Amino acid sequence: ARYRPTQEWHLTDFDIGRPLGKGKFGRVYMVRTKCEPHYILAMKTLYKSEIVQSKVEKQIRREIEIQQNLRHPHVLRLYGYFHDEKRIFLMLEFAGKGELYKQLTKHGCFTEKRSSRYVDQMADALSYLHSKHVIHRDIKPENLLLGINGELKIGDFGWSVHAPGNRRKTLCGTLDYLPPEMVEGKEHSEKVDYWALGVLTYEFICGAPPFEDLSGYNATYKRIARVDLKIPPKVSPEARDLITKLLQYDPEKRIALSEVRKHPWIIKYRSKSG
Ligand SMILES: O=C(O)Cn1ncc2ncnc(NCCc3cnc(NC(=O)Nc4cccc(Cl)c4)s3)c21
Repeated sequence: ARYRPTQEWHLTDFDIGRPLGKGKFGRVYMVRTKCEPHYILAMKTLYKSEIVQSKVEKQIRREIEIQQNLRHPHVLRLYGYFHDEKRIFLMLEFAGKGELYKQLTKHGCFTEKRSSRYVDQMADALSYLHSKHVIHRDIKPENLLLGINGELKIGDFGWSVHAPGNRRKTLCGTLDYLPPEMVEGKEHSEKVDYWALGVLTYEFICGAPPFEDLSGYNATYKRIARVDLKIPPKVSPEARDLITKLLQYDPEKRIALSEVRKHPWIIKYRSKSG
């Protein structure tokens, strides 16, 4: 039988450390268990009032149910949760090097070597999620974290669902990562994460997502629906090839994740230390 910690956690079990970030709906703190062994965690605080107001309680429940059963080196662990009268607390794995998008903003864009290694880790994590019939549906730099050794961790399963999903994703926030089938409100499968991986690959190398259109929502919508993809000349032929194979209008034509991990652009930069 699996060991299931029956421990009920409370805020008093932790020393609260520095704030890590101001995410949506609440703050994230670095915390440490008061008792030995001193575990370091990231504690996300969510206010029940805000959750009810925004009608996301179902999503939180689904996130907790999904993420608590996931175990993978490139998926941020959700160890558990507890609540008091006002707040819900998510007990998360602490990602020592913080938010990936902050690095992307700082550098503008990443080298193809760094991008390739992130894409390889993403393909590994997505293969694992899809093997559990979980579609993340919200793959973007803001939801990616970096572990203490710079390894990528997919976080924030606030939008994940069990496949197949056709929940209308209330199109709040950026369209940039949505595939044609989602912007057109059609049924979608885990292939939406393949598309998002293509968008992510492009953004890592170029510093902005491929269909971004600063003139607004409808312009971006049109560019996605038409797969209006222009890859700048600075992008290597191998990277261009992989991006094009992921950003296919027809979900069935998108290159399989197992093929992504064998692609020349991934193999050439794979760390020799395995
Ligand atoms: O990122 C930072 O701010 C800073 N940071 N730095 C290091 C670090 N290490 C771990 N975690 C961090 N942050 C929390 C990441 C999350 C993981 N899972 C989440 N889930 C969620 O927000 N769910 C959720 C909330 C509200 C509504 C709905 Cl529908 C869903 S947030 C860290």
